[in-house]
Amino acid sequence: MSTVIDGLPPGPATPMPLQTLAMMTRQRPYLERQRRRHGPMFSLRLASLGRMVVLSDPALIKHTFTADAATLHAGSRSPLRRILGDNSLLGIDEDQHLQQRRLLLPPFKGQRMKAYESLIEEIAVEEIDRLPVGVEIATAGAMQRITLRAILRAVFGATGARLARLEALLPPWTELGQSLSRFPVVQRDLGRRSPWGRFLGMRAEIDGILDTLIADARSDPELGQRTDVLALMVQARRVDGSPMTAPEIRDQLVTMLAAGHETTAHTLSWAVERLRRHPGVLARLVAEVDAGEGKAFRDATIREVQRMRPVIAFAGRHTMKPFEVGGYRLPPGVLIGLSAGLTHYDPRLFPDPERFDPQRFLDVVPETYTWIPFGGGIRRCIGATFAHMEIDVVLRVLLSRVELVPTTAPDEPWRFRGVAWAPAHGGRAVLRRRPESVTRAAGPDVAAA
Ligand code: HEM
Repeated sequence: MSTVIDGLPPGPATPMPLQTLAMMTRQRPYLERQRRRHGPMFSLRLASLGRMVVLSDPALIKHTFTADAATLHAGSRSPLRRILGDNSLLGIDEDQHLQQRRLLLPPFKGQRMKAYESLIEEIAVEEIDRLPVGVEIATAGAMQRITLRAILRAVFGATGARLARLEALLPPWTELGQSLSRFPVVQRDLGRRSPWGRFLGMRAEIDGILDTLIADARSDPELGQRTDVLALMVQARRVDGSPMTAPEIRDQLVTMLAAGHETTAHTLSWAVERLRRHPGVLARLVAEVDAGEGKAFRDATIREVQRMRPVIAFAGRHTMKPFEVGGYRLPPGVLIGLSAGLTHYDPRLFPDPERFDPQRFLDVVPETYTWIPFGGGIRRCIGATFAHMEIDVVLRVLLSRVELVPTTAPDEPWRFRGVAWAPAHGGRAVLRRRPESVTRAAGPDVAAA
């Protein structure tokens, strides 16, 4: 009979400040070293997060992702709750989480994605056609603008002056929120000039605009025909028949923006960074785009980019009750970090993991508990299908309209940008405009947009 040990698995013996410093400055090699030393489950002690148990084994990951929602929380201890609002999907658990998640799932189902594709294509064409050619640029800015506008139009249903105002307000608001989420002590309203006061003032203005969008949707005679997520939220009903309240809709909208904007943009910048360094993959992708039919290789490439460069390092769960995993009974109050970075680089799961090889995902559905860039279980990213569709459309537009000049430059290092990991130099690229004949041949939709 196997015994269960009460407590935490072993980890580095170095003092907490040194562990914290290592995680801040050289996280990936540090985690790899701990895995080599301690195996796929080890403990860290970190200044802001306390005790953290890192997992990178598919069986342990499955056990944790499928655990009872009352034993492991993902929301209630999250610093994002105060930033995004009391109803935010990222800040709630158990019944409240399930109820909100059920209301939000329908707009993100696979069959709805067609409705968003042409909108995203239009946004991508506009932005990509504006990029300078023949000089080295960071593509990150364009990717951020595309993914922001995509969410504001497809999810918020914003257009015209409201779209423009939200585009101006939301990036500085999320940036300030990211900084404030790390320092709870400054989360005090000391007037309009204080950081928290400024944050609340901006949120009040954002809420004002969202309220007008919600009110307009409620009185829109064409509401039933609309495809934006806000319109679907306005029509959603709980089991008791009651609609979502305006504060709930507002909190979920800003949550989707915070969760879906930079994550998708950074993944696109990583795609540029990877493709320029792998001309064989790039040529095969361009040939597929030019053929104008099929996208199996593009799908595989996106998955391989997300395997090698998962922008969210950990899916987090907090133990609310004792939780047994991997032969240990963890006490309440421990953070479990399910590590995409370590799991995706395990050579037993992905042979030759340092090799960028989309072939490994060609016509293969990734394993639920070995490929985890979107987390898993009942907290798995609600926008995963949307994000994949968006990355796919933007890549198709990019490769059909410009040539991505390959490079022999070293890989861009990883840089943490508030919520997610981005290429340190912004996915630098030299572009050349492609002849119009090719652009047209790549698909009638692209040429028409
Ligand atoms: C490449 C892009 C994206 C990545 C890598 C990503 C990754 C993640 C991850 C790792 C989680 C946590 C899952 C867990 O704890 O198990 C998550 C949750 C979430 N994501 Fe995404 N995400 C992306 C895009 C999006 C988009 C486009 C949206 C919405 C439009 C979105 C909305 C959400 C929401 C609402 C949650 C919370 C789900 C819950 O707690 O039930 N994400 N995402």
